[in-house]
Amino acid sequence: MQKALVWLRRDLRLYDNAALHYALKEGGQVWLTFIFDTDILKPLLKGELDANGLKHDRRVDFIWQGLKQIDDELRKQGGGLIVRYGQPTQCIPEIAKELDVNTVFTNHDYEPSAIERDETVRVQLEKQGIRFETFKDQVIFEKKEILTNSNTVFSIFTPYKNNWLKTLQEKDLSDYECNPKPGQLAGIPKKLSAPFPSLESMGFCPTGIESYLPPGSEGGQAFLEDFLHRIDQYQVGRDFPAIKGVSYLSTHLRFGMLSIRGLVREAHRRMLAGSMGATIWLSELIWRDFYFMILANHPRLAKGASFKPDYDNIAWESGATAKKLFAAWCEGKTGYPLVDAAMHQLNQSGYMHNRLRMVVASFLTKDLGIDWRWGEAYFAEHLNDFELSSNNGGWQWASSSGCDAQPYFRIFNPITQSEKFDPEGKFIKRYLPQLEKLSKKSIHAPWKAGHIELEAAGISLGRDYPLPVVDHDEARKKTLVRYSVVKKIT
Ligand SMILES: Cc1cc2nc3c(=O)[nH]c(=O)nc-3n(C[C@H](O)[C@H](O)[C@H](O)COP(=O)(O)OP(=O)(O)OC[C@H]3O[C@@H](n4cnc5c(N)ncnc54)[C@H](O)[C@@H]3O)c2cc1C
Repeated sequence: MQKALVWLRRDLRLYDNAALHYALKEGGQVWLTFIFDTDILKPLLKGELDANGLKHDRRVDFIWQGLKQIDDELRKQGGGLIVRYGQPTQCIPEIAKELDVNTVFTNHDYEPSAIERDETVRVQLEKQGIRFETFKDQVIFEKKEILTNSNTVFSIFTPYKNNWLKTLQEKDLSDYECNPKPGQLAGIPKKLSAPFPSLESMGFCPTGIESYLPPGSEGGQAFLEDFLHRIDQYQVGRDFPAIKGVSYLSTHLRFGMLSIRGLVREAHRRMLAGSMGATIWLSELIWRDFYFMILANHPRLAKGASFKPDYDNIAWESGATAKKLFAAWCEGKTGYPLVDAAMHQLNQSGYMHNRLRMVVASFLTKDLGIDWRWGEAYFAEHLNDFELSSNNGGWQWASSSGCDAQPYFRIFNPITQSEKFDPEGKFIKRYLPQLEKLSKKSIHAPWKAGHIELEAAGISLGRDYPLPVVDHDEARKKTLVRYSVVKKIT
């Protein structure tokens, strides 16, 4: 009889899951496993710990809670999730051997280190006579599925998107049914029935993330339903961080708690029915596919290389001053309220609105002259939805070294961005309550307010709120000189 093991990674759901679908389709017994990877988790334990010596990491907590939901669901059906804390290259072959399965099923991962890990697992399994089957699940089109007329990969988004839309067929969005036959989800054998590792046993503490980001497919579905009432106005509200204009689904998508096919199906259907909001939202989902495709075809990006190699000649600020400016940026103390409020949003919740990601990334690279890789690493540590492909893509886009048709002299003005996208200063006030009493004219650049207004608002600059760490106009001139080493402008 066929026996199969499904290895869950970034696909933490029991519906519309390609690997699970194919495992069930074989007809035999199916087990599911998740490995808390020590190679990923141990490095996270550095830095500040709580009074019990535990690390606060929202993502680990979010994954843990999502897995609990899956385990509960599987137990209702007579099965259970086999959860381990260890190295997948060891654990997967061990579990597969113990269960005596014929095949291990899993879904593609496009990060170079994951590809290497999977190759090691494949070799180990094959030595044991076990097949390793992998599937596309995380994206609609992967790797080299969308190519230019001359069979090369795209490097500019708009023609990629047009081709993506032209290629899309109903079958690309069809659901992978995951309906086990009675008894097909096998109970965990005694030998493997170690208890579900607690967060604490792995060095992490509960973070309370569920109070604003309900985990699992259940949480994702609830957020999706809420968004579908707003999707038709997405194009109107999506750039304004003070209002609920976006979907907030990125973290569920990151961990595969929602299926990308389901989201694209919704957006595409509404686009065909004439919804402008759905059309623009679909474009955002295509950006996600685009950056996965870019990383899959340019693995050097994971090693810090600029997408446009000329940009590696830029001399970024360094030394003590650069470190001080970087610390001010991280802590939201630059004196530019929109930048600072955005950094507080990230530090407090693990989320940052897309418009603000663009603003703070431009500010770091083009106002402070700091290497985009510093910002990329800070986001990687703090974003709940951290995704190597989109994060690298977003940072390189902002620093102009990436996939962008615009030349480097697009430099965001943090004051006009603030006036345009937070005109009343509502978002700023949410995160910087000390600026509550400033007028909507002065809140974008408090140092320009007269001392009478500042005094009336109870603000002493330098005491209650920082003076700007740089002058934008001067920084802009310096950036144009810094970037002039770039020979070719594409
Ligand atoms: C510097 C920078 C870093 C970023 N880092 C990440 C990251 O680590 N992980 C991440 O998921 N997104 C990243 N983004 C893209 C984008 O900011 C987030 O996906 C978005 O803000 C998530 O919020 P949402 O789910 O409400 O988005 P919505 O506006 O509702 O968009 C829906 C979905 O489309 C995808 N999407 C939207 N915009 C983009 C984009 N520009 N690139 C790729 N996918 C997109 C996301 O999966 C998102 O959940 C980054 C952008 C920038 C400028």
